[in-house]
Amino acid sequence: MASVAVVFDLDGTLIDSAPDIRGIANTLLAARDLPPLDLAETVSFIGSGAGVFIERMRAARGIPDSAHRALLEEFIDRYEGAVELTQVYPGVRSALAALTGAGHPLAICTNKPEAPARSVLAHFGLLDRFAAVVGGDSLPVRKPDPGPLLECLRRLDTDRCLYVGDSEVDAETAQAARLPFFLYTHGYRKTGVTEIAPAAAFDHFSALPGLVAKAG
Ligand SMILES: O=C(O)COP(=O)(O)O
Ligand SMILES: [Mg+2]
Repeated sequence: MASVAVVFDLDGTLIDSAPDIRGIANTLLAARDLPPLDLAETVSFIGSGAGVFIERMRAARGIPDSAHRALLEEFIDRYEGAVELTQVYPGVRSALAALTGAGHPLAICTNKPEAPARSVLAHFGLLDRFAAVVGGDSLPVRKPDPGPLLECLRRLDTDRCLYVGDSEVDAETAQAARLPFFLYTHGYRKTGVTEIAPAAAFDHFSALPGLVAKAG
């Protein structure tokens, strides 16, 4: 029997990208003479895609709906190049290598738009590890709709899969797709691990290959 596929969320799971996202947001705000976002605020806006990020930023800075489209376009324009402040979480590279070595097909299911998701993975030399990358704008629906995760399974040609993520949105997505959810606890979640109730939780990527092996 083929090894179970492992599908990963991206922001707050494989990479700590909030400092770069904050950088783009603050460029947009500075151009409008508005005060910058701090890191905690930025993190709290991440997880439901670029459009929701801009909505939350507008609400926090009293920016009218009429500015939404221009802000989102500028945000997306800058997104692909925003990689300099991002870091891969500790142990990710060796965990991905170990999972690949053990025969697990890997994919990405993120609400980040697909182009910046691919560009940041390429920047870190990780893009080739993944047989599929589905972003927040790849399909007409995004997480927590199960569609993007099910699309990863379709592209991997399997029905055996685990989803690894950092947030409530990811847990909801896995549940909607009826797949086990593994939680990385050092990402951008808003609530406690018990509320999220994952099949497994880990605080360092060195633990992941063992957890996946146990799950089959
Ligand atoms: O772009 C976002 O809001 C979140 O991205 P994620 O799904 O990789 O956490
Ligand atoms: Mg995430």
